[in-house]
Amino acid sequence: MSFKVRQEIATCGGKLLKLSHFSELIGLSMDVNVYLPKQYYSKDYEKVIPTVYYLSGLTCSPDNASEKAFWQFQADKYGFGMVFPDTSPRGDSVPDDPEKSWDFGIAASFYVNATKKPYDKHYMMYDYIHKELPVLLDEHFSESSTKKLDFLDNVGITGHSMGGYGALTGFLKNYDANRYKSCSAFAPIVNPSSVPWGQKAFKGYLSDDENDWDKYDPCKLIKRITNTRNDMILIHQGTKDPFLKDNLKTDLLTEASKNTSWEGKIDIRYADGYDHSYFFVSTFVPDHARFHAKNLGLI
Ligand SMILES: N[C@@H](CCC(=O)N[C@@H](CS)C(=O)NCC(=O)O)C(=O)O
Repeated sequence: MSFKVRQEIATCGGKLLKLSHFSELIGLSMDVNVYLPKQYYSKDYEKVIPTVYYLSGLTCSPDNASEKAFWQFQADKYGFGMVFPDTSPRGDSVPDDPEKSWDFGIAASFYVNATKKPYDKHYMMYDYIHKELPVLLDEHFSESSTKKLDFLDNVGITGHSMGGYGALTGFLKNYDANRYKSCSAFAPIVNPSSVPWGQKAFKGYLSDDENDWDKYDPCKLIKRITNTRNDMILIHQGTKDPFLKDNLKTDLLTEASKNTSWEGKIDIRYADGYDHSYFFVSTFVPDHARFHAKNLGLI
């Protein structure tokens, strides 16, 4: 069995599983939380259950969103599962930020495949999130359950802050393969190449050459990737978010989308008076859940 169940918690109408598994790509054990909605436990429910991946922000483990975003109520309402991956590799062998700051290193992987030493050994988070983890979850739950959960095809992706950037990047980079059917974000870093958090991450994990950064930058990706399926992306951003001015800069995405196939397709909703916390995220989770449920064919 590839996944170890550390904890199984009854919550809302379903169960939150706190899992650990070995990742070949990362070379270490990784934690991931999975919420199985009430439909999973219902004898009469016959539909395949799609999943939504939620990528968390700086300093988070899979537990922050599991405890404070209240996705579970929404997952039960529409009948989708949730996957909450970790934000980086962890452990004594994992190199951290030399300055011990919270915006780089452990819990701050920026969901890239690092190419620079010493981070290239374990920080393979892009391939882990978008390739290895979904396949492992699919294999595990196909073996261990008769109920069909879909971790690979009819899936959506969302995230908060660094995770919002990770969701946008993963959605866009895999757009031509139609990997994700739905994408949304809460207070995402939209143009990492131009802001301190992103520049520090890209210099540390990738290189000093800014050309290497473009492939992970949503503002650059929307210029290269054509919106062939008339997709919308939903974004919420609090106006009192202390990181908005220097690191999130949401307006840059609207700017970058001008004269591209994404112009008018990125629905950015500014939420007056909201900050960056889970009080903000949880307030707008119902809107995002509905958006994903629609795109995943549940309503
Ligand atoms: N640790 C930082 C804040 C970092 C932060 O706000 N992280 C966000 C994601 S970017 C988060 O979700 N934090 C964990 C939480 O609120 O549970 C500080 O002290 O200012």
